[in-house]
Amino acid sequence: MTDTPTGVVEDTTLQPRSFVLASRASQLAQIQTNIVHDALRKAFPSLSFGTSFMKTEGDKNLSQALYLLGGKALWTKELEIALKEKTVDMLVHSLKDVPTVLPDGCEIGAILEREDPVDSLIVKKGLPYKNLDELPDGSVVGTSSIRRVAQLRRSFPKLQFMDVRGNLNTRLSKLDAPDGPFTALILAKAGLVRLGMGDRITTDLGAPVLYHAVSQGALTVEIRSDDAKARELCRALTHTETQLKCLAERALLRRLEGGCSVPVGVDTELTDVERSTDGLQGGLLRITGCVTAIDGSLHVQHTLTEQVHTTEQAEQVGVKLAVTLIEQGAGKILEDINVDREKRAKEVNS
Ligand SMILES: NCc1[nH]cc(CCC(=O)O)c1CC(=O)O
Repeated sequence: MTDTPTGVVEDTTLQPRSFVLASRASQLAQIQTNIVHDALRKAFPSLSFGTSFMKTEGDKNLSQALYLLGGKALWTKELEIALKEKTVDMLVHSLKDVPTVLPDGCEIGAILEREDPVDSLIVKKGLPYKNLDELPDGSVVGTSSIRRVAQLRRSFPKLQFMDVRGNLNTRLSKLDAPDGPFTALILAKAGLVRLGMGDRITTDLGAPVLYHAVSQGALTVEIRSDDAKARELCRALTHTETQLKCLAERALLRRLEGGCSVPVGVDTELTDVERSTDGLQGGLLRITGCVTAIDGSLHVQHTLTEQVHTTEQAEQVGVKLAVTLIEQGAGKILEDINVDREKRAKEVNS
């Protein structure tokens, strides 16, 4: 690798080869893939890149509650098959949709700079409410995330929460339908902003009102573990600060979960950042994690602050936080959810 005076990173060892970036076919996924495509073309102007978009199982099954569908691999499995078969070379995902354990032969190549990771409240068009506490008792808030429902039930016991599925445009038209049930939706800010719909946001719901999902707001590129060239290209895309925060969050979730969507929230900061000519050398990682019972009756929360220099150290902080949360009762909350999930899945399938 040599750095040219213009800052363009060229790798002269690369064979002429075209790299195909792939993702789901939703509008958001396509926009996200184009963000990565543009970044790669800018960093490697002499290489050739293409894109490919696929419908996944998760896009097709819009009726069943998300957390009953058997885990997040739903969004990534078919894409990973194409990756392994070398039909495509790089998968672009929202990192929060990527399971914490990747299949053999696949790995995270890059984690890009995070958008604002918070969730946002979107109030139905024409209604005057500016915040959750202004919503009348009994108002129906749409979200398909048990993390959001569990946390918000604690502070807003008089609101009702209802599943809402489909891509962002579909969800917003369900919200605005004159005879529809919803007063408001809660969505990740990053997705709305990337879609150019940030003007629909009524207000942001950050910590301590609502702790966001692990890795929310960050894009990732998944590659084949044996593809050294793709790994080399990915290095130019990684934002180290985001990577340290998100890997700590993912290590926390990996230690806590059995694989399915769980009511785990986080809020992470990296301060006192140390830089050298090689880039970021570390900083002070402050990570808060919480686990909440679905009915809001229990909530376990803890914060760790530690100096980190490497991704391994960041992951160790995430694991340590998970262990502390489990000691404080998070294990029991997650166990109860798994029992309930199995029971409900049996009911749905019978
Ligand atoms: N659960 C689906 C999902 N996966 C990624 C995003 C967009 C935000 C991101 O990139 O983290 C969303 C939408 C949402 O949760 O509102």
